[in-house]
Amino acid sequence: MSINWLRFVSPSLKKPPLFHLCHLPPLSSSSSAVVVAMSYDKELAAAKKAASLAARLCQKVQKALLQSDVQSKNDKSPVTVADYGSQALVSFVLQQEFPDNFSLVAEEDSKDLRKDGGQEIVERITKLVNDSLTSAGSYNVTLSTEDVLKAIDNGRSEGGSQGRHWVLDPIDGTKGFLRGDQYAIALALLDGGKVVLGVLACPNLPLTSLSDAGQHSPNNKVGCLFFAVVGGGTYMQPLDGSSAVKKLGVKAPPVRIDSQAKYGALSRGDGAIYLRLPHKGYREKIWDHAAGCIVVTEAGGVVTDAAGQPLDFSKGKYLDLDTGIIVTNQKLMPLLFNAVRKSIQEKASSL
Ligand SMILES: Nc1ncnc2c1ncn2[C@@H]1O[C@H](COP(=O)(O)O)[C@@H](OP(=O)(O)O)[C@H]1O
Ligand SMILES: [Mg+2]
Ligand SMILES: [Mg+2]
Ligand SMILES: [Mg+2]
Repeated sequence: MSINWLRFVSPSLKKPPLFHLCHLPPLSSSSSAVVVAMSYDKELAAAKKAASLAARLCQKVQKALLQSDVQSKNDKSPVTVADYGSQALVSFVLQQEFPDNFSLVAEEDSKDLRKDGGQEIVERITKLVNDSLTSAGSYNVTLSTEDVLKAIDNGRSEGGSQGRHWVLDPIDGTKGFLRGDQYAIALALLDGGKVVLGVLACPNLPLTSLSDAGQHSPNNKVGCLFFAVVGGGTYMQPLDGSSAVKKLGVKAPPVRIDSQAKYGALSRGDGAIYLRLPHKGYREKIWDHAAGCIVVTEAGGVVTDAAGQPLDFSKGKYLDLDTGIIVTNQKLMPLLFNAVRKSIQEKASSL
């Protein structure tokens, strides 16, 4: 079997990261283990609702992005009114649905928005959030600017191995979002330090496979909602709320796409390998992988670090990783794992 080799390059505004895939025969599902799926029905419904609402807000902003909508964070990475609006919306919806037991670990905070001169942008975010709630006919409330800032800051939980914590990346792939390309709203639930539920809303991802020739045909609708609950498999449905829920399975041309849309694409067999080898010293955050990880594993895939260990989401905001992340199917994993170790060793001995 030949592997079309792959490489992950650091995110850049000009070019999405390389998501290099190869074609493989579908996996046979031979596992005879009986998994009793715990019910997370209410959590799943709320997560799908929150992510879909946030996706609509992001689509609206992406269509008419203003220069003033984009800010630069301390680490020089971009953040937009849509990142903040999406986080405020998801945080607000989840808090309404689970008022007694609410903890959220999310990427953004309101620090920069509260600085002098931030008022105008906060008002713009507040309007976006209120318009989204109104057009969805949800909750019958109008949030003040302070409500919106508080909703954003409710994402300041540290997570950990005890109890339940929601994990949110309000826009994963902000650089892709700014380019008009792929991005995802990635929401997951940790229970006892394990990811038990994940939802990935990918507003620009075609409903049919990325490797299909018809990718650019006008009939290929975009907007996918992937979701998975532990032990229950992975599903995809159109983001616009129309029916046609499809159960997915990992099976097997190189594609470049931003964000956790890569995990979604892999879960439906658009490709078979996603390797992420960030530069030394970069610390991966849980919101960049939690939802994507369960969407892939419930579709029959495997997600490990470069040492072959499962990702540990119980240590707070950061993933404590050996070198990088490998996402593939069970057949390819041993081969890929050996190749990755070999290449890391070669690199180390050449230094
Ligand atoms: N130097 C780096 N190496 C690896 N990942 C990085 C990085 N700088 C930022 N990221 C993360 O990569 C995410 C985007 O993933 P991808 O590169 O697969 O599109 C970003 O998420 P945000 O866009 O949510 O900030 C950010 O958290
Ligand atoms: Mg991210
Ligand atoms: Mg983000
Ligand atoms: Mg970011």
